[in-house]
Amino acid sequence: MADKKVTVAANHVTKRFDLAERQSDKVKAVFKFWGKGIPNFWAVKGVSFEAHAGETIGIIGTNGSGKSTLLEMVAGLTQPTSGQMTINGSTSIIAIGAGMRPQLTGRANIRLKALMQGMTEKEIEAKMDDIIEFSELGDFIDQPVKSYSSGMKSKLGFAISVYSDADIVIIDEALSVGDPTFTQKSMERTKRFKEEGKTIFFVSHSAAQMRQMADRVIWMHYGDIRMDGPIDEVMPEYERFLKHFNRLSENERLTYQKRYKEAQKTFTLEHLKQIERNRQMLADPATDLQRQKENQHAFVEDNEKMGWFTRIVLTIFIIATVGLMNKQLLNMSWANVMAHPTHLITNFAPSKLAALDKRHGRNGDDNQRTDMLTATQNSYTVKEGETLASIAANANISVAAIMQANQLTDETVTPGQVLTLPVER
Ligand SMILES: Nc1ncnc2c1ncn2[C@@H]1O[C@H](COP(=O)(O)OP(=O)(O)OP(=O)(O)O)[C@@H](O)[C@H]1O
Repeated sequence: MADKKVTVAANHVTKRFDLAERQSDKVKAVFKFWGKGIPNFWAVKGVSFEAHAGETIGIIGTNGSGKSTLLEMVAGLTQPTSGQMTINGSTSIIAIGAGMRPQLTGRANIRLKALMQGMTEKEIEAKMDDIIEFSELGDFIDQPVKSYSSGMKSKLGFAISVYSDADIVIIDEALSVGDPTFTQKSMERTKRFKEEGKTIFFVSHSAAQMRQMADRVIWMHYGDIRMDGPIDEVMPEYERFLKHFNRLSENERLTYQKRYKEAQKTFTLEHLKQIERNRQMLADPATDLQRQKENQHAFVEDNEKMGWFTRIVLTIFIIATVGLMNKQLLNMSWANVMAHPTHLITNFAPSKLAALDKRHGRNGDDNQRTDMLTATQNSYTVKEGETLASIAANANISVAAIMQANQLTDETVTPGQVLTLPVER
């Protein structure tokens, strides 16, 4: 295969999912400079492989081992967290219901998916009848996809992909749900793709299908590639593992899974770098330098998380904005903000009232103002040159009432001081 065109090259590809329970936890984590962030889960932990034109690669592994995540990155549906996924050619993924709009009919979904794969209206019209015939859906083609069984969705997805003429075809368990005749027909068709020089990735839990389709197998195990090689070498090892695993007691199985899942949570890119360093130390020094060059960007995370520089710039920007808001709108000193941060919010109401006065053409009439102030918020910030008497007169309430509400022992007030203005009607 080494002489065939490389269609997919994965270099230390990882995929991290965050396990934040709420959206707000993600926002908080962005600004967290120290301490624990949100918990991570590395579904793919740095895999490398090459796929060639004309190759059918089976992807095997137990549930949750990362097969679909890996193939979604090949299809470009999701981006790696780090590492490089290089794709030479167009891709088409067939997974049960992948990329289908449930509320649209089968026919509308054919049109949509074909357009997304770059076909013109004319090409779609020319192929429409063949696609419908291949799908065996008959009159159901004009029913919404949400009414289809998983087997029908798989048939539709397969039919669309057969005619999309992509260079890289990904079949993710789509042949596990159809009826045996359709599955056989689809497998024959897939073999033809191979002869046409396409690259096929094939996921199936059926060992028989795998043996019929694939010449090479990648065994995914909790986010890692455990084996990658000819089917005759990998399948017996995988079956031996399954046999051993299935013989374990329920408790032993859970302990095994827990250990690997825990490693997927605590994994770091530094860890991956160390593994690669160790591998290089054992490698031939001549290829070592070349590999180091190739890998220099492989351990850098993508921009899913804000970098330190961006965080610092954003924090400065937010502080400056709050400072400006505080000076222009709230007339509060920094000392006051530090002493009473919540006043940033509570004081916003009176300043909003001034803006409202202006918008409604009011001239700051005291009675109107006091009513609005009482209706929305009772806080008032003392301005430069104001006395308790002038505030009381403006708010149309007595000095004694303000003193009582604020537990003041004398009439002294200072600029920036926040007072509660009681309601007197
Ligand atoms: N969006 C997500 N958020 C958090 N975890 C996810 C997400 N998508 C997948 N995972 C986790 O990543 C791991 C790999 O999932 P993936 O679907 O790739 O496995 P799989 O090998 O295709 O499994 P199966 O054979 O059951 O289809 C699983 O543990 C899964 O729970």
